[in-house]
Amino acid sequence: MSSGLYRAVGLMSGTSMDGIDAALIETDGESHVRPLGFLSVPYADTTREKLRASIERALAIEMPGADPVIDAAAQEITALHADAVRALLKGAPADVVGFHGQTIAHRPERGWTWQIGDGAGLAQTLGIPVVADLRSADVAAGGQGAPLLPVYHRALASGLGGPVAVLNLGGVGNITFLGADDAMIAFDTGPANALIDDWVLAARGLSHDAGGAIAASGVVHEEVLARMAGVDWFAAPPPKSLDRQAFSLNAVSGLSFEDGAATLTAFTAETVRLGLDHLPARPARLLVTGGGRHNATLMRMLAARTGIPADPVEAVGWRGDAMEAEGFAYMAVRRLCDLPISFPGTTGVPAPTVGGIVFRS
Ligand SMILES: Nc1ncnc2c1ncn2[C@@H]1O[C@H](COP(=O)(O)OP(=O)(O)OP(=O)(O)O)[C@@H](O)[C@H]1O
Ligand SMILES: CC(=O)N[C@H]1[C@@H]2OC[C@@H](O2)[C@@H](O)[C@@H]1O[C@H](C)C(=O)O
Repeated sequence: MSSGLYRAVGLMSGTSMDGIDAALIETDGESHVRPLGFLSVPYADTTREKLRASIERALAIEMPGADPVIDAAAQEITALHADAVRALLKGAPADVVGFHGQTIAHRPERGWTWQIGDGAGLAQTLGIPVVADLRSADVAAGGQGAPLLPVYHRALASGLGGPVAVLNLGGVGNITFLGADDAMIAFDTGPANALIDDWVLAARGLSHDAGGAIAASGVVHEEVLARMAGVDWFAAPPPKSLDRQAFSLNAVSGLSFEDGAATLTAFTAETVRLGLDHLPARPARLLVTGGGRHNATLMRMLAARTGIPADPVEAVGWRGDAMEAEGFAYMAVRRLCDLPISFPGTTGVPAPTVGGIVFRS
């Protein structure tokens, strides 16, 4: 570190459980952000299976605690995260690592959110300070614990001017609205790719609907979609956040493979349309990040249903695949600088809140 600038690594393994994203940035935790490197390491199918088993067990648990299956998965992914950092740094130094961990259950209404991964162990293994458990302080203070990325969206957008809307289409979707005065409004919009992934996995053993080709060959069943979108959660105002498992495939279970994919993809677009009603103003365009921006059918349906042009964040020079990992690097530096990462407008926390636990090496 020199003159308030940190070399920070960020590690994210999102709700789609596709693997680990690792990014290296130089930042002061405020407006200076310089990307230095990025890599993705896919999870092996066996790891993903262990994570799915952990999620199933976590769903049945009243409070996070020791569990042999979950603890083993946590140790396995911690070792994989250490490998990812070594591959990213290739021996170069870093001042801090922001370690999100794998969300296996998210229950802010019960006062907890659970990201597995051993922050202390990672710091020991790497010999670099690690900031982990970034969501719990927010939940303990009465926030939703998510979304956290808005503070990083604000840093990136500072050069753009004007209201900006950033839509993340990951396993779960979320939107950040940055007003002209830099005020942030953010919330989860609904399942983005999670249900589509679950559908194609269950029917054909596929990890996702590549390019949206399956959805493009099916027909949207509007009455089924209306039933799915009619639940109170979508009409409820923010703050709000979602567990990956909050919605099921029940409503589409009688549809053909292609029609199910089409209906679920349209449902994701519809949830974004419903979310826009909760923003203080209608954005002129949607800057789309997350893996869903690679789904051409979803992008087309999004623009059609919202009536707003939807462009990948690359249109403004951001790195869509790296953004979440970069964001957790940025948040780790903010933790070291005692700067807040969540706000009343983003998670509903009563006051701006510093998040994360620092594990020294
Ligand atoms: N080429 C593609 N075509 C269609 N869908 C894709 C493509 N590439 C990625 N996706 C979708 O994007 C998902 C991964 O997105 P992303 O990596 O942003 O999610 P995540 O970070 O795990 O989730 P979250 O943001 O909810 O934590 C995949 O599971 C898949 O559904
Ligand atoms: C509890 C949890 O892990 N939530 C994730 C998830 O994936 C997308 C959406 O739901 C978002 O709220 C959050 O992740 C991003 C990185 C965030 O906090 O901004």
